[in-house]
This record gives sequence, C-alpha cells and structure tokens, in this order.
Amino acid sequence: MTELTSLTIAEAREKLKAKEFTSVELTKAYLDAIDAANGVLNAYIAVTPEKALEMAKASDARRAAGKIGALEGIPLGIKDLFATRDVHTQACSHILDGFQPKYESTVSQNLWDDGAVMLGKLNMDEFAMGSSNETSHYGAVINPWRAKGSNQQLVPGGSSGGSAAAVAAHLCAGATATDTGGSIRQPAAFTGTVGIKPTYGRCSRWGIVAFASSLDQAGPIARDVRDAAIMLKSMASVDLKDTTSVDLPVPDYEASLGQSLKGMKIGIPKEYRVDGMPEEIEALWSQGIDWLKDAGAEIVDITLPHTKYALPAYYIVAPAEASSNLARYDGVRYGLRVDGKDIIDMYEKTRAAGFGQEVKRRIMIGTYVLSAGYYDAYYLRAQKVRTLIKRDFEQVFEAGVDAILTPATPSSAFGVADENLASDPVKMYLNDIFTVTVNMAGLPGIAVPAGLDHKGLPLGLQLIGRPFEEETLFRTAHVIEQAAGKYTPAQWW
Ligand SMILES: NC(=O)C[C@H](N)C(=O)O
Repeated sequence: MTELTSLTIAEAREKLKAKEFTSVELTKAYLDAIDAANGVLNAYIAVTPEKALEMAKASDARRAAGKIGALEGIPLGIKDLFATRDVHTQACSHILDGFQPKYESTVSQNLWDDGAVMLGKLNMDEFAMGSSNETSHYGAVINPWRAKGSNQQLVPGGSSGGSAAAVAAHLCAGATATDTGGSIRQPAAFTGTVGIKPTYGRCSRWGIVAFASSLDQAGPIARDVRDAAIMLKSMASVDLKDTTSVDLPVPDYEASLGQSLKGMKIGIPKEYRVDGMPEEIEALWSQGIDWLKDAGAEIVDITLPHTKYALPAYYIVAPAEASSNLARYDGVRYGLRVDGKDIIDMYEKTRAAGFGQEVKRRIMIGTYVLSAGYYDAYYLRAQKVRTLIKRDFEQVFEAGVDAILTPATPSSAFGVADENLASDPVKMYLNDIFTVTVNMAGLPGIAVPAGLDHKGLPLGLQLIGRPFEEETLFRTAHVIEQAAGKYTPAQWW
C-alpha cells in the first residue's frame, strides 16, 4: 500500500470508501508525519492530536453507520486566522496570547459538518500581513522545497505559508487559507501547490480574524486542482452571520474537471509583463498559453490599463481597514495585557508589546491615510482607483473573455531573512503585484503549478475569472495541471 500521507483527498476518499484503512489510521499517519517534520518546517503552531483522533473515531463510526460526508475522515490543517472552538487562535500574533474562542468559524464548521478531521493550527504571517511568513510571532516557516544542490532555507511565501508548506510536505491532506492581496496564491506558487481565492462573498468571513474586511476571502490550498475543487465546495456557503456572503448555489466544482475548453476565450493582459521579470517566468507564461490553445481555447490580447495603480492602492486600502479592525486589541477583551499606570497607559503598553513591526507599520499607514486632511488625498483616491481596476476587468469580461492568464508571482521562492527584502518593505510588497488586482476587484483567482525554474523551484500560473465562475478556473487550471504535471519536493527533513 502507498504511504497514507502521499494520497490526495480524492484518492484517500476512495480508499476510505473501499475500507482499505480507517480515518483513525490515516489521521495517525499524518500526526506521525507532523511529529517528524514540524521541528524543521515549523508549519504547525499548534497540533491537536487528541481532538484529531476523537474526530477521526467519530468519522469512522459515522461511516460504519452509512453517513458519509464529502470530506469524511479526511485530515486537514487550519490556518491560525480561523476561529476554532477551544483551540489556539491567535492569527500568529503575540497580542492574542492564550486566546481560545468559544465559537467556530463558519468555514471550518462547514468542513467538520462534511466529516473532515482537524490536525491543528497552521503558521502564518501575523494578522496575515506579509508575503514570506516571516512576520509570524512563532517564527518563519521553512519551504519544503530547496534549490538544486543548495541547503539554503527558503520561505514558503505568505501569509498562508504554514498552509502551503504543510500541504506540500504532506503534513495534511489539504488546508484552509485566506487571501487579502495574494496570501493563498503566492504561497501556493512558491510550494508547487494549488490555491484558489474564490470570489468575494463565496465563503463566509464569520469567525475569521479580520485584516481588511472588504478584501479578505477564505479558500483552500491543496495538492491538486481536484482536491481544491472538493475543498472549496465544502468551505463555501451563504451565512446570515456574514452579510457579504452571497446566496448563490455552490456548484459541484469537481464535475467541471475534464470538460473541454473549446469556445473559451482566454485573455492575456499586456500590463502583467513587468520590468525585471525573469525570462523563465515569461517563458512559462507562453507555455501556458500554448497548453490552453492546444486544449481548444482562443487566446486574445487584452488590456487592463489601471493595473499599475493596484499595488499602491491596495497598500492604502488594506492598511486603512486593518487600522480600524485591529483597534479592538486593547488588552481588555482578549489576549495579552501589559499593566500600566492607567487605562491609556495599559492600552499603549499592550499594543506596543503585542504587535510586531509589520503590523505596527500597517496600523500607522492606515491611521495616517484615514486621518483628517489626508483622507481625500489617499483613502478616497485609492477607492476610486479600485473602481477603475474593477471596471477594467468588467470591460474585458463584457467583451467575451472567460478567464485571464498571468504568472502567479514575479519570482520563485526566495531565501529566509533575505537582506534585500528585509531592509525595504516595498520590495516585499512587490510579491503581490500579480495578485492584488484580483482582491481589489473581488474576483476569483487560482494559482496552479506550471513548472520548475532553473533552480528546480516551483513556478505557478494564475487564472482570473468572472465573479462566481470558479468552475471555469478549475476547469482551465486542470488543463494546465494535466500538461505541466504535479510537483512534490524531495524529502530532506
Ligand atoms: N494578506 C495577504 O493577502 C498578503 C499580502 N502580501 C499582504 O501582506 O497584505
């Protein structure tokens, strides 16, 4: 029998059904793998073995009674941004020390309702602010991928770095993640995994620690397109507790896989050809175009003229919303409290000690752009730019384009503590150059592995679709996956 942890969700689902093993056995295999690897990779910041085995046992009992959910008995990891009842939920921040919510996020509850098993909570950038997972209070996550012939430690991307590393290293069958400006797609691209940020409103945000509420969206990181489709189907729902969640039927995404691309129009935006992008990413993009052409799609050149304003506008809108959302961490309601001589002093000391440098930077930027006298010049302008970005996409879709193909990231995974990036936050922000537009416009976007670079590191392509047409993205990404193959890192840990 194959090693249990090497099975995809779809494969494990069939073998559980055929009674080749139980969910308890599968869960134990994952717990052992986590035990062996986590000291090196640091993907999990809390493992919940008792809960996992209890859930697996309950799943086996349900199966025996003939009640089989869509994710019955499948062990998953949960990003630390999702509230999990009575379990560590800190958004990987010191300020939420000891916080264990008394409620469960809607997305994770949906997964448990479908029979999934929780292995633990996954590392991430503090409050999801970052592109390398290095802003976590719990330290960096190490990418299971290494360049050929090198022992250098690489980042898995961020903010869902723990989710991506755990999926790539087979420390869970799939993981939840969130994406505000690229946090699902960039780490997926850096680790050879598949990540989809669905349309804003597809998944409920209830019980997910808020970063930038008008941009945040949950989605899965998985080993392949099929697994991502299975997970999103389960995660998505309309929810009275989140009025921005949308009441549209959730299609059977898996059913769209394998359908032909005949008659489909794929747009190639010229604005995504950025200066300094490595030639091999350009080549990969052309390769992707050829694969889709071969599958019957029509390729058209398109223009999204406001693309260049997306990143600066994002880094105004997201910090503005963050400064407001993070005002609640005051030392009174949850987590850390550092005593002071009076209440104001206590607030100041708690926030000074509780937030890391990047979070403080965003709170300061956000407070500044919302302050009297600067609001119109920055925040209001950024919101107007956001409308223009959205319109660019609308025009392209109105002209008949079904999906847009771009690279997922401007580079492959970089080194931990890269000096060049650490000294200049704007360089780190540039990681999001291809992904933020999608959040600004509220559209769905998927990152799918498409090849390896000259260092032997994974590179991804991104597909952007019309609102609520995730099916098109799965179908198209599946074609790329079939052509490109799947990528698993050689085990060294
Ligand atoms: N949260 C995200 O989507 C990550 C993005 N790099 C940010 O720092 O805002």
